[in-house]
Amino acid sequence: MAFNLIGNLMFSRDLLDPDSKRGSEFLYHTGKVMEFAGKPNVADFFPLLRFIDPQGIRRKTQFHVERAFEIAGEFIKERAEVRERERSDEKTKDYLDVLLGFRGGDGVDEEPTRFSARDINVTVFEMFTAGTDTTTSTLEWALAELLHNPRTLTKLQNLLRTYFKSPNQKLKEEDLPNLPYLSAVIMETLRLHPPLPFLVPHKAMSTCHIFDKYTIPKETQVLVNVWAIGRDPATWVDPNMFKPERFITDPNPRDFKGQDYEFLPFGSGRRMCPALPLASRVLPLAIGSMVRSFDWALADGLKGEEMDMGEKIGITLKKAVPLEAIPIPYRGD
Ligand code: HEM
Repeated sequence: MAFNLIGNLMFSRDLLDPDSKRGSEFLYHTGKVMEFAGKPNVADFFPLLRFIDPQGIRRKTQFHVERAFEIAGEFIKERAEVRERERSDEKTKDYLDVLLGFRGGDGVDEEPTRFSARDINVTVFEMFTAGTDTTTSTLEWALAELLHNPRTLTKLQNLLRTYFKSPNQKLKEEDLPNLPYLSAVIMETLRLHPPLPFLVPHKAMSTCHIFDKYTIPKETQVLVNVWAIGRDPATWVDPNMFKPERFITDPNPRDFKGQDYEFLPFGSGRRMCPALPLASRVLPLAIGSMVRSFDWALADGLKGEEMDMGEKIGITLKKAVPLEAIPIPYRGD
């Protein structure tokens, strides 16, 4: 779902379509890049080893990046040709059209500049790698937490099923402000399971001092442990429990927009996730639709409360034992 969502945002097409061999190859290679990016690399600790690349991580990553670039390059070239043929500069439809149609410079003193093919390719690739695993792992954790906490699941299902007058009515973006508990479920999921538990590595541009207590020298690589911040008992009551209510009943509920430093699943500041507005709509729409239209059971008759909720660290924080849930269509009372 996440991959097709980004495919539509970028290229206006379902890349995971049985007719699109290139789409599934692209998914495979971007997935491999994410896999290698999450592997511990001794060369990060001993920079002298970078050149030797003892585990072959750089070489393998480069291989998959180049294959993914080749495929994305074909999509981009095809679109550029269509635009050229149809002279469709004004018809801005999707992200790729915006990138292809971009003209920098002021057009008076400066020559108009365009993004190079490589720049567009890198941007496209980054959107897919940054947006796929983060979204799927959050959806997996949200459903797992709901199954693990059946009373919360029932509460959410009852709210959603009574909200709509007709079962044919679809959950839409404009419904979300009327369903704060649904958004609270997503927030609580991101508090406990931020998909990027250390954000992405940052580097101090200059030496800085924090609370006169710590000095971060220039060029230091900084990892922010938002996983631990989200479970800090000094901030959160019952920090390890899944309680979406805290985002409703708390007189000053924290938000994930980057201003509340106790809750930073999307980061903060100028490098924070640019897709927060997208993710904060897509995640509740997906989970809301799934739990409204289906009841859920676990494979092998396992009870939700007995589910293994262990985590596995990689570039994203995944469930150690992948969730195997069986949807049972809900036909009304
Ligand atoms: C559950 C959903 C998501 C979460 C929790 C999330 C979280 C994050 C975080 C923590 C960062 C790094 C911020 C920092 O270090 O300060 C980031 C960066 C980024 N995210 Fe997301 N993300 C999500 C979904 C998406 C989606 C769907 C897309 C694309 C469609 C996306 C595109 C990006 C990009 C391009 C960056 C890099 C920005 C930069 O380097 O300046 N993210 N995201």
